Amino acid sequence: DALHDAAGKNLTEFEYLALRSPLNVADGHARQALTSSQARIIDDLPNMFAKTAARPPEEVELEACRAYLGLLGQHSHPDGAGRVLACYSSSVAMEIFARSLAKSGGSVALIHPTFDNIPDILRGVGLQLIPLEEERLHEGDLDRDLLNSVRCIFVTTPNNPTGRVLSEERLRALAAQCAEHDVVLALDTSFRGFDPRGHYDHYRVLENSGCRWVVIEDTGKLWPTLELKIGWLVRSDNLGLPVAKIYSDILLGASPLVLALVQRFAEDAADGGLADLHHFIARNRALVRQGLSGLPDVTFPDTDSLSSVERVHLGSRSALEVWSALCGHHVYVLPCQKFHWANPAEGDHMLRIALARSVAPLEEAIRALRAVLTSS
Ligand SMILES: N=C(N)NC[C@@H](O)CC(=O)C(=O)O
Repeated sequence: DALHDAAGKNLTEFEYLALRSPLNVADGHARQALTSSQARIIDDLPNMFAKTAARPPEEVELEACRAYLGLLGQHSHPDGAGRVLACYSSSVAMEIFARSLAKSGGSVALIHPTFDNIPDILRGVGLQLIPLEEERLHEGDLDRDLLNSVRCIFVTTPNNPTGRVLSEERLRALAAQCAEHDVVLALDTSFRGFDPRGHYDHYRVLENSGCRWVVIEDTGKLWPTLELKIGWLVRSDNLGLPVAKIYSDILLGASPLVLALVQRFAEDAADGGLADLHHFIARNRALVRQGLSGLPDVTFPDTDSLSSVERVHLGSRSALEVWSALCGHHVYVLPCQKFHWANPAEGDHMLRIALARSVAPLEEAIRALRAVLTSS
């Protein structure tokens, strides 16, 4: 039955089911309406196409990278110098990094919980995984025996679905430990655009640490650009992995038109659009919490998350049963088992709601969720 085959799905397979519904609050991709200034950029696409076609691709790429990472406070990113590779998506960037790491095998300590395509990609190239509990990562230095047993520490920050951000001092301490133990530090910063606490200059901290590092940036979560996005794979000078070689196996380069679009959206964001987006997400988070308020045992574990997703704890209710009942209303949320990739039962009673949605479908989805929770 629905519950049985649901259990075998990964998170993205749950998200596929949601794509057909206007009440899709499952995936963390941006599906809210364009703002008027963003709509003007889209209207300008034909002109952008002609102008970009006439420009050298590396110039277009450099300007897009500077605009996007500059918007998010990443002023010390190594632009130029061949250490920034533009990919079709952050998952493509992650696959390339994983393959470059896997060539010499070994283990990766991966933050737990986190989005399951990360462990799936890492295991897919044959790497062994050790869960690194998010709480452990934030509370202080990692055990020496852990650092001596892995080749890489992989951290999603802000984490998905918790929204927890690695602070500057924790990043500095972690990078120092990685440098001391010759462990690669990999960051997936896909949700960083939503949280100013993640806008300190990570690249300055990483470069100063002397550790071997990789950062995967994702423009795809911020703006409703119909999956037109860039995943940047950024690496340290001393990484010592065949990232560029494996990149050449996968692609020659990302689309200059998509890069130009990212630049224009980043410039619009710098001109007030990012602050507006933060207010929009905060309002939608409040709408979800108010819409579900007063229901017995329903709580919100990530009290200070600013990310574009919100976890809901359902008390003793089964997330899969609630998910299944909602499908009957054409409403699609994300059950949280598979974020807990090392121990799925931890997510049995939690759902994740996407907040990067227009208000009307989000309100309708929350009304349906309230109805299901009231009758369960
Ligand atoms: N390559 C994959 N599987 N992409 C899905 C991913 O972007 C969704 C996501 O990250 C989220 O819903 O939080």
